[in-house]
Amino acid sequence: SGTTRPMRILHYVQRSAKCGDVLSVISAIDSFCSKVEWAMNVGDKKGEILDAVVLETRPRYVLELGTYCGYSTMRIARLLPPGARLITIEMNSHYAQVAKELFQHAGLDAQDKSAEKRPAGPTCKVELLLGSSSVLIPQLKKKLDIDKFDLVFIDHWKVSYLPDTRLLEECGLLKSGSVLLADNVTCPGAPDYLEYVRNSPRYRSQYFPSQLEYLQVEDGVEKSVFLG
Ligand SMILES: O=C(NC/C=C/[C@H]1O[C@@H](n2cnc3cncnc32)[C@H](O)[C@@H]1O)c1cc([N+](=O)[O-])cc(O)c1O
Ligand SMILES: [Mg+2]
Repeated sequence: SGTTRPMRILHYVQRSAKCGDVLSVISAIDSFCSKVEWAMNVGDKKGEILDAVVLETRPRYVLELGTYCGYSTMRIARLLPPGARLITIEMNSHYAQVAKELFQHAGLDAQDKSAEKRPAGPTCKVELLLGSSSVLIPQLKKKLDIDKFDLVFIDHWKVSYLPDTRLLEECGLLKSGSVLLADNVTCPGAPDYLEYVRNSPRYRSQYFPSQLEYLQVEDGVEKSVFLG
């Protein structure tokens, strides 16, 4: 059948979520994935932990590794103050396209050009970069004029968590106090990443137990503060 799972999510959202209402897009994805078809979004339970960490960190510069359909991108973006920048990296052009259309439906990207409707001051900018994190991370300073990230949400291939964290360190993209939040450290698991952030003197790490999105399976997220 010609459609992909991300396309089925997009079509459901376009049919049932209110235009310009990011919360209704988020809850439409959650209801589709809990009632119709599972998908690897961080989901509503772990999403509440993500929300709490974003609000506590009050980040100005956020990086997300692994956009997929953009569910967590939207969860984060809705909590950022104007002027903040959210960079999300996705290597799959189809997923990136679906995410962009979901952002438009949520009113995240579609900034009205006419002056009278333009919101006061800059709104949060979601910048979706198409490409592999290992290639793009070393280019971020030059390309985006961003020096350090205050918060990094890690949710891409689990084998890439550790190498990309090391790369972020080597590229000088973390400052003392930068927060890494990693999804799925229990299921599917990221054992080498966990071992590293829990044993390295350069991180203070904390596990937040939860459940795998839309299922009764144990999962959790790991919050690791970089100490410089
Ligand atoms: O496998 C999981 N996530 C992998 C996510 C992968 C997403 O990140 C992109 N990507 C990967 N490396 C990349 C490098 N650079 C850019 N994008 C990249 C992939 O194109 C995909 O959009 C997963 C699996 C389960 N599960 O229950 O099985 C539950 C979850 O919550 C999960 O996150
Ligand atoms: Mg995940």
